[in-house]
Amino acid sequence: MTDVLERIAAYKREDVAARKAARSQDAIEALALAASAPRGFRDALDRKVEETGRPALIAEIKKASPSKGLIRADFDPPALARAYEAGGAACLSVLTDGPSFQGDDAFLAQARAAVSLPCLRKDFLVDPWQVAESRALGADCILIILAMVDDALAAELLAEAERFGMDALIETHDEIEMARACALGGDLVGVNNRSLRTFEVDLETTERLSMLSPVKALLVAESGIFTPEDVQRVSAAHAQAVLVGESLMRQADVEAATRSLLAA
Ligand SMILES: O=P(O)(O)OC[C@@H](O)[C@@H](O)c1c[nH]c2ccccc12
Repeated sequence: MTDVLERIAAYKREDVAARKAARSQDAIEALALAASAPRGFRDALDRKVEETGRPALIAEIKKASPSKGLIRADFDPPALARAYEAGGAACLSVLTDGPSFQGDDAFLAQARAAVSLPCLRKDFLVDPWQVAESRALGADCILIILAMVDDALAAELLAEAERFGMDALIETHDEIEMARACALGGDLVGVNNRSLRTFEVDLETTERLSMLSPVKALLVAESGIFTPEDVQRVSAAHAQAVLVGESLMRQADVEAATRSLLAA
């Protein structure tokens, strides 16, 4: 694990311990089962690809990041969610991590309630308890960052997601993680173009790893996508979806920006 991920994992483990002390597994499961039914995340991506013949967009609601600081001052999750939906996004991704991304658990429910799109809870999972918690918060999909978890924990997170009827996006950064994703057997795999060491983005990462992704998996190119040409480039490398945050969050008119990013 890189220093950055090590630091995040450390505060997450502490945070989760406190949350678990307040809510047992049974208690969080009861909340998960009472939550509004999951919206099919992977299905929505498949449908959008079918409908448009182009990569589907997972549009991210992201206020700040460790590498860029504050990205968007005028931050209104429901309004952003509606703009993304109207602009043609297939799904949303909502950052809920507070310390590094100025996210909040509440942003997920707020965004999801404003639209009919499936929502990914974008956070750092280090404990299976967080999967039930994600469902309780309304998440339709979780993120499994392979750089942060071992194979046993990844398999447990994936099984929990399935148990709650959610999808799971398995995030990879290199060849070794892609091989692990194949062994895990997930059907939604992401390539993060951002290096966890330098924070630099390079779309070549998607080009390098896409051919190694599991045959049955839908491939998502994540991070560093700014222009329709970038979408074109990862599409040519067989990505069927793109996960975009910063480039859309920096625009005043998010709906128009979303539309033009997706224009052929
Ligand atoms: O803002 P960008 O460069 O468009 O990237 C979005 C998304 O890929 C990025 O936020 C991300 C990808 N994987 C993550 C894991 C944790 C937090 C954030 C991320």
